[in-house]
Amino acid sequence: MNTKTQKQLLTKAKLEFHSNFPKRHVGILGGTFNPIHLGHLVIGEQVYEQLCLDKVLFLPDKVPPHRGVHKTIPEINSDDRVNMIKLAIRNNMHFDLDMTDIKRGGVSYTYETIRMLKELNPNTEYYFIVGGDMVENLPKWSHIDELVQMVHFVGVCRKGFEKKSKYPILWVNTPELEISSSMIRQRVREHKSIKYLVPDDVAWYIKDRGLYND
Ligand SMILES: Nc1ncnc2c1ncn2[C@@H]1O[C@H](COP(=O)(O)OP(=O)(O)OP(=O)(O)O)[C@@H](O)[C@H]1O
Ligand SMILES: O=C(O)c1ccc[n+]([C@@H]2O[C@H](COP(=O)([O-])O)[C@@H](O)[C@H]2O)c1
Repeated sequence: MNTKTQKQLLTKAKLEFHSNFPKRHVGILGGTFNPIHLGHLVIGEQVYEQLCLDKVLFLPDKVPPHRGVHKTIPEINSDDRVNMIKLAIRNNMHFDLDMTDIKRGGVSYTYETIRMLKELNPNTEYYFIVGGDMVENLPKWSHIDELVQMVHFVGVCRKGFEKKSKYPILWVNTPELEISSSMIRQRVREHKSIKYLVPDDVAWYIKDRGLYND
């Protein structure tokens, strides 16, 4: 038997094996999380509940695709971003951390990530959550026409951005919180309070590590 036939038989066996189990429905919130804030946590929880998902994964990117290496790397390393996510989600059973992008390294193209995740978990339907600002940006994403066939995109409103796209988006209404990571970084730089904008543990971590104090 040649290698191609062997591979085809293996794939068929895998699919038959997995089709005996009910599908899992898993949300993914990808981001730079520099730092994670209440806006991220609220949309994760709301999408989990409204779409009756099994889990929501927080997926920190290594190098965000459209921001450029030089703008992000000097700001904060991945370890700190990941530690803050761990602190923020540890009391929520619906949430998990996914290290696929960090482990793969390089620019975190979602098409590559989803391909890897689907290969590992063929029985899982993925719901990729994006804020309104990101929905507007979707036409520029790598392999977007293939990607929309592989995941369900879930859009959550963000102030100043329209609820429309040429791609199929599952819109979920969540309380609109005008919080962003850039706003948190700015407030820390200006020695202003970030209490109630990030979880307490994250605020302590930022203070303890002296993050964002240029
Ligand atoms: N307050 C918010 N409301 C809705 N969506 C949000 C909010 N904050 C972030 N998101 C979405 O979460 C995802 C990850 O965001 P990211 O980690 O880049 O945070 P950010 O607050 O947008 O960061 P920055 O201010 O540095 O650009 C993106 O899809 C983004 O649109
Ligand atoms: O794949 C792409 O081309 C692409 C372009 C822009 C953003 N993304 C993903 O969208 C998520 C949010 O991006 P960002 O820049 O807000 O951190 C993150 O998981 C990125 O990897 C992906």
